Amino acid sequence: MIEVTELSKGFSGKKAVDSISFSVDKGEILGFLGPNGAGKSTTMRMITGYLPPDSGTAVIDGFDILRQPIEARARLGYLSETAPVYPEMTVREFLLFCAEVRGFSGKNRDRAADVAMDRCFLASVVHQPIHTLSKGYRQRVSFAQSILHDPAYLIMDEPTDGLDPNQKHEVRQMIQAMGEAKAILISTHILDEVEALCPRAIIIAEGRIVADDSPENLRRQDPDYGACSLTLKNQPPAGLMEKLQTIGDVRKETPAKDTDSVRLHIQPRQHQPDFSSQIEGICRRSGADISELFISQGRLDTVFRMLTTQKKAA
Ligand SMILES: Nc1ncnc2c1ncn2[C@@H]1O[C@H](COP(=O)(O)OP(=O)(O)OP(=O)(O)O)[C@@H](O)[C@H]1O
Repeated sequence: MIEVTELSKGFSGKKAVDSISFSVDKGEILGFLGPNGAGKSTTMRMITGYLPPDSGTAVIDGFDILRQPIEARARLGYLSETAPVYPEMTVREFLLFCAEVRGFSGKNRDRAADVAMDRCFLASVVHQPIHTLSKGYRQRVSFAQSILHDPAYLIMDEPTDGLDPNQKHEVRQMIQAMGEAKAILISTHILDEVEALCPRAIIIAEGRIVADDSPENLRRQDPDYGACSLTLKNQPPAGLMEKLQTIGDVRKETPAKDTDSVRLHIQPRQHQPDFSSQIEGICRRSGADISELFISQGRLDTVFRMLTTQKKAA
């Protein structure tokens, strides 16, 4: 388990990370979200031992990153925001070098590099200098470097940043496959990525945690969650609006030009699992002709905006 307890860091008197605590278990992919400058990279750099915290601890599999750095780092893989150094080396040379730094030698060193290249689909560029690679392939090299020693814990800072949609898909598949056995902390700005990869997400703003929940539960915080968008083919029959008002707050939306259709927004007063069938029933009995009915599942981007633009949590 990665256990982060009250980690704090300030720069020039301004708190970048303010008493953050959370844990990540093996088999878990935890999304780490926040706007630019929220403190994600600073937190990750403290967990991986690249930046000393002002206070607080990060413990990896029982080993404190500051007091037992060798044991802790042996269990950690870190994919940082920055591209691999030594751009003149070929992919293989670079990974062999990194494996050596990790303490591998001889056949074990070769094997570690080969397995990592294989897992990151680098076969076609093994002998190519890193500076000649596309951004997507450079990212895969960074990925390979972070898993050379098959760490049980992976910290990944924006692993799909700048990749094209196909590359993003491939990297996500790699992360998903590894997430079955490892504990993975992954920072990203891409909310779709969180929905696709992370059963749990932490949102930080101004260095503090403002949410820690599943994407599904986070979406429920959207004020529109559970609301119904209803399109009728014609003007509502007499009495329909009043009947709909008994089960929710009804708002008529501006109709599209050149059409008779009417769009209604119905907000339930409390959560109603059978809301859509209630609305269908009322419309049927009133003789209204439905062309579209949609129940909002809430949007993570709305909740993200709500949580990260509010004033700093008390
Ligand atoms: N070495 C540093 N010296 C001074 N200030 C720093 C340093 N590193 C980070 N900061 C500041 O700390 C705050 C948090 O930065 P951090 O890079 O952790 O944010 P982030 O959430 O990773 O942002 P992004 O999504 O843009 O990468 C920012 O205000 C940043 O300017």
